[in-house]
Amino acid sequence: MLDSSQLDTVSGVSALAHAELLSGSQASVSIKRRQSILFVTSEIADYIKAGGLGEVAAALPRALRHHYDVRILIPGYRQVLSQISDLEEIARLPASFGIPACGLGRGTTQDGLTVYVLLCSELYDRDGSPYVDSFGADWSDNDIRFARLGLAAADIACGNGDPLWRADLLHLNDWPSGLASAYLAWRGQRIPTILTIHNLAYQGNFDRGRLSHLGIPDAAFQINGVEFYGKLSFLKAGIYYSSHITTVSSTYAQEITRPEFGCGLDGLLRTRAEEGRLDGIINGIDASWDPSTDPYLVSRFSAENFRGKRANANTVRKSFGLDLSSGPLFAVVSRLVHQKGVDLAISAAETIVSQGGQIAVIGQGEPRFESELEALAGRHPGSIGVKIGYDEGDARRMYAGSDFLLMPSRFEPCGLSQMYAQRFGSLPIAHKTGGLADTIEDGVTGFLFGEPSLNRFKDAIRRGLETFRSRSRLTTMRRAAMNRPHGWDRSASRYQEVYERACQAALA
Ligand SMILES: Nc1ncnc2c1ncn2[C@@H]1O[C@H](COP(=O)(O)OP(=O)(O)O[C@H]2O[C@H](CO)[C@@H](O)[C@H](O)[C@H]2O)[C@@H](O)[C@H]1O
Repeated sequence: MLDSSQLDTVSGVSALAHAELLSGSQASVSIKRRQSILFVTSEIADYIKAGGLGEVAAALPRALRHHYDVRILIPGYRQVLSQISDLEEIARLPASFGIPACGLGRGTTQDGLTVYVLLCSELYDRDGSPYVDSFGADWSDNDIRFARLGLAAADIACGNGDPLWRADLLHLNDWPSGLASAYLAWRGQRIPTILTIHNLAYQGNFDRGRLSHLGIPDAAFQINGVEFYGKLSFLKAGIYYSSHITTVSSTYAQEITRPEFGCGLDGLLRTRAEEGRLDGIINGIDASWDPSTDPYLVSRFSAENFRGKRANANTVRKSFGLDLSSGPLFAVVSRLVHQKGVDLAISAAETIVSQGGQIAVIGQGEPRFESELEALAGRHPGSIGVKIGYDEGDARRMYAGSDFLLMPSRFEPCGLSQMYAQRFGSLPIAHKTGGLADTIEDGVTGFLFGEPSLNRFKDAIRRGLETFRSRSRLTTMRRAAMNRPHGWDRSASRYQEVYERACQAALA
């Protein structure tokens, strides 16, 4: 029997088939080719991560690799080039309109996943995040940078990249790869494409004057195409031209078909839903999120025995400048943006402190939230501690040490933090929206509130504080939260179903 790493080697020439031995009395040998999937992403946690997409891009292909020959395509940012040791240039992709030529590199992750990397230093080799410079401003050439990604995805999928490989299906993620399905459509290539929307609020909208630079036909600049209220929209292009759309929870899949959550795209998304081409598939969390093995924790624990939480709580208190206390510890681990309801958390903070609670916050994002949080901590020394920045170890110890996670997001496509918190025995207090509604059971594994208002949020916090005062209820809820399965298996099977449907539809 071949193991998965050998299979990857075999399918390195994916046009070849691999033999799958039928078991038992069946004497014949069936030849079945593993389908090849190109997973296109603008971030992957192995090398560079700006948010939840990076984590999903690292986990989902791995959950699918036993069934498919899945390969990743990512721009060659500085952080990617410096971390893939076996990267070699295997092809050149030509310039097209205003999109520069680039090299196509191929390398492997530490666990043997094939990664294609766009080698184009003028577009990608710079400091900063994938999307913004070190001052938080969008890169001014983001349209070209991500059109380069979409065009390369279309080329590689058709076999015009790696001479030994082509894709049976393209899996695109968010606006940065949205143009790939459009380029395929304009060339008449019928490769099935799935677009996963991780956040509808980020759309990649640009001036229509950019069309000719990006090789977009004028005829496509219309409502049935890439036009979005007078702008060119990469996300709309992806939604319009992809064979199938998924988003990262069932509730968000319904929400985005309504004007309140649809960010102007609800009409098109409603049509896709009616056509049976929009599905919600909840994200999972990977196996590293296990409090009994996590190397970042100062003391490990499990649902059977969570005494070790206390040592993590004390470490968090110390590192956030909080007083030693036996009261409830609340955590916020978040990008500091309007979506996440940071302002609600700031407004509710006094209520928590007045009831003997403490709050530790780690995050970075909009400067106004960063300074308001620092001012809040200044007003409550010993009770509220804030770190502006990003630190995975701190985040993991906060999930492990806290009693509650505050997540008053106004909208939340899926959310990962609430699943990490539950796994680590911290009860999320969250707005009942999107993936939060789908992954938290109110009063059982956390606390949900129905509308994103300060009063409703404070009510839910009060319910949390009451629970804290009853040891037995707290223990029951913690245990229920820690035992909730949030693994990738079920979600990976749902993606398989969608892939199959998209492939069958392409053959019809
Ligand atoms: N300062 C900090 N230090 C350390 N770790 C930090 C941190 N700030 C955030 N994190 C971590 O970053 C991740 C954020 O993931 P989320 O899914 O909550 O958000 P995001 O909005 O980026 O993702 C979008 O895409 C994902 C993936 O589909 C959807 O779940 C989500 O709803 C959607 O908004 C979490 O793992 C969190 O622990």
